[in-house]
Amino acid sequence: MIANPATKYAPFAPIALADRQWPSRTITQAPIWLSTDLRDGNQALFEPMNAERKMSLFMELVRIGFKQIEVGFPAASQTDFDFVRRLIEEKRIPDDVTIMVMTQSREDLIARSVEAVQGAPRAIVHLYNATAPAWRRIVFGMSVPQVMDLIRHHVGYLKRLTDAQPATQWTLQYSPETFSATELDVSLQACHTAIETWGAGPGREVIINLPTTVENATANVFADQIEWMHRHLVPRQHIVLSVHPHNDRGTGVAAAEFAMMAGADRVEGCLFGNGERCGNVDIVTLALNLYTQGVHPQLDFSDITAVARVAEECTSIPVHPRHPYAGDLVFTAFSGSHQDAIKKGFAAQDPNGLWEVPYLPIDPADLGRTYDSVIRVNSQSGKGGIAFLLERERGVVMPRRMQVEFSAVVQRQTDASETEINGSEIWALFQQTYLRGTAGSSDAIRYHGHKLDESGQGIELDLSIAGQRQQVRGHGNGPIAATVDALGLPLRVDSYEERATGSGADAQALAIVEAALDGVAGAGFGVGMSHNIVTASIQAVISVANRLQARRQPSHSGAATAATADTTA
Ligand SMILES: CC(=O)SCCNC(=O)CCNC(=O)[C@H](O)C(C)(C)COP(=O)(O)OP(=O)(O)OC[C@H]1O[C@@H](n2cnc3c(N)ncnc32)[C@H](O)[C@@H]1OP(=O)(O)O
Ligand SMILES: CC(C)C(=O)C(=O)O
Ligand SMILES: [Mg+2]
Repeated sequence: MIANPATKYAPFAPIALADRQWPSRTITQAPIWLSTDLRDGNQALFEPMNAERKMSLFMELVRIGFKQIEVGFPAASQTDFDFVRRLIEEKRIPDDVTIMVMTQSREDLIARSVEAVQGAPRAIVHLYNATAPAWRRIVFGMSVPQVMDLIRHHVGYLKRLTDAQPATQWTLQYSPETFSATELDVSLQACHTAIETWGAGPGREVIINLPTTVENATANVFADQIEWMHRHLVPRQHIVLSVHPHNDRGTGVAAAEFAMMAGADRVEGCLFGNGERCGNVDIVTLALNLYTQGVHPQLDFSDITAVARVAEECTSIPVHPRHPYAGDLVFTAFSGSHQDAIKKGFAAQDPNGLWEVPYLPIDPADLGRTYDSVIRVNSQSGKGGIAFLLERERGVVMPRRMQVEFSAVVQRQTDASETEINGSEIWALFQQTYLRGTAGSSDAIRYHGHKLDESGQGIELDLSIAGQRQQVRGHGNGPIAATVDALGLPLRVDSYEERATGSGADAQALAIVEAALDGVAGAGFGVGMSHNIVTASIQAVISVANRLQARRQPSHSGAATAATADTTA
């Protein structure tokens, strides 16, 4: 980089449009979309699409709902020419879809393009020439009047050819290539030359397509340019005003949206922003931006993943994992406060109300995405995401204070491993932490079985205490109190919750006990899980007793890691 870029790069001059209207407008309907995936997208690939890929993408574009599709540059390659012929001869173009072909302003290329679309009921011929000062001087070596002559001559030539084939309904699309870098009066003159030569009027519309061939200014400047053209183009009512943004500054979507606010009727772009250099404007993002404002885009992205896979197969360009709406990670929250808010948002969302789940600008279900990957947990995650995964995948609903306790356990694990932890791993950690007593464990107290007396107030527990199997008895107004009594520990139970997890034959009772132990700072939680409610409660008390004792005796090797066997008496 150089010390003073001002010696090498000039800023773009603002447009003198003091009474601009577009900033206070909103977009209330979908534009006419044109997909240029098979032309601008295709010409930007390492390996342009073969006939088979072109056909597969064409069919997908039709399925999505595009009514105008630029199918190629038939004068440039035999593949494109043959593809256009195949579309027409095999009658692949639905009645409500119009194909477009592109050509330079050269007679031989125009003639070949018209030949390519012969027999189509409708066709748009897209004629272009660059108009900006650098291109006039460097590429064409033409003055402004010579550029106008070039346009007049070639639009006239196209008109004569197409007038001779009245069976096809012909539309001219004229693009002053490099429009955004062209003086506005020159662009207007170029467009008016094309419009007048074509003879635009009632029943004979012209599409005027204004590109940021290379995006060169902030999006508001493009909007000013479009509003200026929108006001000056004549006869405006017979002109479809189209825009063709590229994304060199990363603001192609903003440029297209501002342009719609400024008067554009039509937008050209590609799926997922494929196209020359940094891409054409991304039609998926534009369409779904509209959708999230309550405006139907008239394009079907209800299975966005399938669309992405077709685009990837046809272009060999992957969709970025953070691509708006479509990327693999866009419905995934890693950070704790986001996970917490999303969890609360899903719980609070009225199925028939306005969408307001925090951090999710769109309902993933509207795009055929599921909530499965919404929450992921790593060292940046908090209790919300962990609780969400345990609840969704295991039916375990933790009380809030337990969420705080268990998230610290998960945090230690993710800090140590420096990786994400998935739902199964969280469940394994939960079992290891709370559901104690599996064979081989060296927990201080292990449960083997119990007997209740007839009143239900007395209990006999079959336990291993410090490795010694023994029977202990206790009394209380229920199994929890009786178990505490039988253990003979200074244990105070602060809360108890029980709920069913699973259903039918799989249903298990999950008991959660919060308790404190004299001499141990703070309370802790214990969990029991069993088909038998009493067993689950006893296990939960033993679980919390073991966990609290382990805190008091950190040197006791097994106390913090064991689990209980589920043998009911
Ligand atoms: C911004 C865009 O995306 S525009 C579309 C760009 N897409 C493509 O170019 C893909 C297909 N193109 C091709 O296959 C070839 O360029 C062809 C077949 C069209 C033309 O090939 P060639 O005749 O070999 O010309 P070449 O590719 O070198 O193009 C440059 C020539 O075209 C002229 N030219 C460029 N654009 C235009 C235009 N729109 N109208 C008339 N002439 C043009 C240039 O001035 C230059 O002329 P010169 O040779 O007299 O100096
Ligand atoms: C509209 C055509 C000429 C184009 O692809 C561009 O200018 O980017
Ligand atoms: Mg382009």
